[in-house]
Amino acid sequence: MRAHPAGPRHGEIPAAHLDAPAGDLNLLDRKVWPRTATRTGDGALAVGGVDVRDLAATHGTPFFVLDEADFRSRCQDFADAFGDAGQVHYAGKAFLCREVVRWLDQERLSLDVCSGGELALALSAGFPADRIALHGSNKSTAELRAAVDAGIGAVVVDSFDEIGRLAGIVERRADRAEPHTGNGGVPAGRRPVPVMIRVTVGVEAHTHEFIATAHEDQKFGFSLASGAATEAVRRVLAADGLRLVGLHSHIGSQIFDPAGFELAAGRLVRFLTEILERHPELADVLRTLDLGGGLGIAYTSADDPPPVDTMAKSLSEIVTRECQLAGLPVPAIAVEPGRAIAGPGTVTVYEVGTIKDVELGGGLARRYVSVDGGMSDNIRTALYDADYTVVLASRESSAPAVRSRVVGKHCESGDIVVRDCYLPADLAVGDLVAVAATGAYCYAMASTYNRVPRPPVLSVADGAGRVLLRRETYDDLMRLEMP
Ligand SMILES: Cc1ncc(COP(=O)(O)O)c(C=O)c1O
Ligand SMILES: N[C@@H](CCCC[NH3+])C(=O)O
Repeated sequence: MRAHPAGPRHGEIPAAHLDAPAGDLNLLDRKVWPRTATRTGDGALAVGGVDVRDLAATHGTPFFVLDEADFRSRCQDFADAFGDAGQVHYAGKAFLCREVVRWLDQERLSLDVCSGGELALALSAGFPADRIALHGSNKSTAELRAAVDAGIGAVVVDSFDEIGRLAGIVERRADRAEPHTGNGGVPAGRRPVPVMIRVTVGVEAHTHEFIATAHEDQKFGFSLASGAATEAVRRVLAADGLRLVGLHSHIGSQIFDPAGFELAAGRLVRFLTEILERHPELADVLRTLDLGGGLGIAYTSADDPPPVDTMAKSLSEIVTRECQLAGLPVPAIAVEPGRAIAGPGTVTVYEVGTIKDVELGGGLARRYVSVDGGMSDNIRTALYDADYTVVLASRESSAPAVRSRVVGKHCESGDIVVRDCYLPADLAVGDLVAVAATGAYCYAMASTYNRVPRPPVLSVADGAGRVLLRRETYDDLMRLEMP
């Protein structure tokens, strides 16, 4: 994704793409492709030891192929870097299905959900409720009730109205509670609900404006600057059924510069200090600073995200230093990576259809390569002007590179999958192409626009593939129709 505001503007071609047309188009840049991605002896792309041509032959195209080893290893990277898998909350909005929920549980991570649907999915896969946190800037009463009934690990509250409604739900539940049920003599219905407060820390994250979330003028959280966050603390503490266990900040997504996280961490610690000065009795309870998600990934060779352990180290140093200065015990640091875990390990494989060469004037030309998916399986290029890397996946080619644009099959000229790329001149109808790093926010944001069914998600590991989510059918699309 192009950085905002420093990156090239919409329609411009990033220098990295223009300057490097030749190179070896068959190479797989390690930071962009799944960790197990290789070329087979005859040049096809293989992931998890499985040739994508075999997957195409069995399942048709397009499809997402998820490298299980890559996903799990990134969970482990975060757990190692932050020293406690339980404080790493995978952000389910990036991509979630039951099997992924099971992997997260096996890796001992926690899970963030941001809707009743994600919560229901996680619970249906047997994920322990006490390792789930519920987010959302407009949670419905039904969603709050479902979270409370499940015995969720934390509700991250985001508005005064929500605090009031959540407190009301817990109160009514306590009234109904049996006096002698529950854990350790505490009736289940009377256990307070753990709550975190989402704080808007006023940081301008360097990312696309649509996915920056901690500046003042937006819908998320309680503003620190205006005093709303302080008032939120007061209201949570005044509610009998709520227990303030942490402060939360999420500054945005696809961020490379650690400065924003560091600033946010510093501001959150100072806010924690203020709260504990006023309420020293909270010292044993208000123990978590959740710094959210947002760590960026490489979509192209031009992207250089900081390693997870570097990021973890700098955040831990800041929090430790600020707490020591304030004479506070150092709280636990939680994080909520979505993209950085799910993104790099998945590839979308499409079949090439129509190929059109278009004259641009001044001797320039561009080849439009149409594929059998598009904005319905990857809206990110249209929505955020995101950049992607694409390669010929069904064979090798030594043909010269042609300046190309990969477009979808939808009825929109903005239906672009890869805006600027180079593909071999001998690319032909029926070839397979693979787009890298599509694991986060592609399937999760997929639609059935133009009544195009959503592709399947296949996972691969140790030379075998299986279906995690099957391909949607026309019958599926018509299931909501009234007779
Ligand atoms: C509250 C919260 N946590 C975590 C995430 C995950 O972000 P990312 O996928 O960039 O790591 C998001 C999405 O931006 C979010 O809104
Ligand atoms: N959906 C966005 C990121 C927003 C994450 C949710 N707060 C993306 O595709 O990059």
